Amino acid sequence: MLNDIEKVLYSEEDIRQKVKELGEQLTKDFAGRNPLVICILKGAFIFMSDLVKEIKIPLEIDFMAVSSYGQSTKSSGVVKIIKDLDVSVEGRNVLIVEDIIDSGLTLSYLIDVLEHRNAASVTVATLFDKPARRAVELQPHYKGYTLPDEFVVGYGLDYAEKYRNLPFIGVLKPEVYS
Ligand SMILES: O=P(O)(O)OC[C@H]1O[C@H](OP(=O)(O)OP(=O)(O)O)[C@H](O)[C@@H]1O
Ligand code: HPA
Ligand SMILES: [Mg+2]
Repeated sequence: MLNDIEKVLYSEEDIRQKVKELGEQLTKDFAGRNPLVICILKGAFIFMSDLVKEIKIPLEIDFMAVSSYGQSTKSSGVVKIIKDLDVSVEGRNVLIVEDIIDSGLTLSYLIDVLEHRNAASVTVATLFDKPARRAVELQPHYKGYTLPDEFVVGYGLDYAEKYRNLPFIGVLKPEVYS
């Protein structure tokens, strides 16, 4: 598995520190608002579990599974909801937790869905942002790192469902997917 990685962009320790900083900021900004923190599966599962431990106020969590990449390194452009939320977002301060914003298609679709369901507010926290590939206008409220235009894996992110368990974020060797 490690042989397929061209370079490590951020180590496990780098990410730990960044997640702690994001958590401190969110703790201040969401104090008294009982946020509903929504993990976008599968990619965000590791970031979500590390992040909520660093948000030191009462909150609730829920999960939504969506997919648009499948076995490819390019978005299909069609966002499919595979698992919906268990609770209503009506009147709630929602914090969406994403691993990465790339084309932005997944998030712009989700924000639309949650606003139509009458959330009181919709805020986005992403660990990684790849603005070079944006197909729609979209800016996260909170972000960890800006990434170059390369396909990355690890810390929850996959290629064809593999590499999610790497503890760091790295660039996949192009020969693995081409
Ligand atoms: O900004 P975009 O171009 O829409 O890309 C970002 C989305 O793509 C990935 O999910 P994917 O569809 O691969 O599902 P997964 O989380 O199960 O890997 C990632 O986890 C984000 O949700
Ligand atoms: O660079 C990426 N890696 C893994 N999954 C992704 N989904 C969007 N962009 C990426
Ligand atoms: Mg994926």
